[in-house]
Amino acid sequence: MTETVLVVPGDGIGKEVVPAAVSVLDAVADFEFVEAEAGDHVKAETGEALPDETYERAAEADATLFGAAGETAADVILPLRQAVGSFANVRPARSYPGVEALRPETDLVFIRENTEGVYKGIESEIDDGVTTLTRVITDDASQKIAEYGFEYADENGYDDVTVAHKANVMRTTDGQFLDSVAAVAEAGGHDYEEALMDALAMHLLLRPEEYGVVICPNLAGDMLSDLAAGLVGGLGLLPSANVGEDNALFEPVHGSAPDIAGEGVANPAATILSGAMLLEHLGYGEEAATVRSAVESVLESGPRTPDLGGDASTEDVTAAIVDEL
Ligand SMILES: NC(=O)c1ccc[n+]([C@@H]2O[C@H](COP(=O)([O-])OP(=O)(O)OC[C@H]3O[C@@H](n4cnc5c(N)ncnc54)[C@H](O)[C@@H]3O)[C@@H](O)[C@H]2O)c1
Ligand SMILES: CC(C)[C@H](C(=O)O)[C@@H](O)C(=O)O
Repeated sequence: MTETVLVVPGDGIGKEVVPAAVSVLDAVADFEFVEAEAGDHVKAETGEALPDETYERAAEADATLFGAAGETAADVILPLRQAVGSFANVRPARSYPGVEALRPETDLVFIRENTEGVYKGIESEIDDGVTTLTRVITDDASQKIAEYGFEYADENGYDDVTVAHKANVMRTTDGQFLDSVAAVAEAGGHDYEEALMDALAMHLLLRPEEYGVVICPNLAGDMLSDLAAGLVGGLGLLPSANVGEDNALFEPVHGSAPDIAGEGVANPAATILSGAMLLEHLGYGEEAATVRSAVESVLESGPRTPDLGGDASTEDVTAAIVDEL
């Protein structure tokens, strides 16, 4: 069977790193790639950043590989995550031999709730200069992310599970989150620790080696995973999977990087590693491992893009990775 992979490069460096990842995927698997549009450039032409056709294709594809959008990112990626029915955003952040890192001992995986919290979009201006935002936390979504997080830790050999929260302030919503996680942990006999997310940010910065899987409400997962990118060498290294029941979307954690877009020097590693997660999701475990080890080998030996201190182009790095396969 030939799986259909929808490819949405988007804006900025998305247009550079997605073709890089497609060429790597093409070297190890026989997918049918279908390309679709989204992002700032589409909005400029049509008034809509995410065409219905792209949304529907993502819902129907076996998997989607997304690059990045610019100013319209929230109008593009949030609906696309919905299109694939994603409830979990999996964001591994690990250091690599040969890559200079603030914390070379980092091996973290953020399991970010992907449907609610402040991302429900319930915001209003209730009076002149007075605005509100409704944060939605439900037992169902919280139990689901907890189940996924504990299972992920078990299956991937992580002993430490931490649950990020700020229930000292958001007593009702994060109180619910903690209660839901506790119910799942009790039913499954899982150990974990709770951590206030502000202090957790500091502990991750100082002692990442004491942590493994971090289960997070939506916004906390967004922020902590970017912080972790800073520990391991930058956003060019962090892949992610938006996992649903039977569909999924894969994307680098980074954005469209307008400061380097068009120069051909974006680090393709995050998107290629997202491609490895896609392979794994579609049942190509061996090919995923091959891609990961090719990326690791090139990160160690070079060539490297400027964000990692090198002077190679996106194409040079991609060609070196394809050569390694
Ligand atoms: N999922 C998405 O589509 C997404 C995510 C985050 C930000 N954005 C959008 O991207 C735009 C820029 O946002 P930002 O600057 O805050 O974040 P960004 O991730 O685009 O860039 C942050 C910094 O990291 C660098 N960087 C990011 N990816 C890199 C790569 N692969 N190789 C080398 N360097 C890389 C950039 O050059 C920049 O200095 C905004 O319009 C924002 O809305 C989109
Ligand atoms: C662009 C934005 C909607 C998105 C998010 O908040 O999820 C981004 O920051 C990310 O991390 O993928």
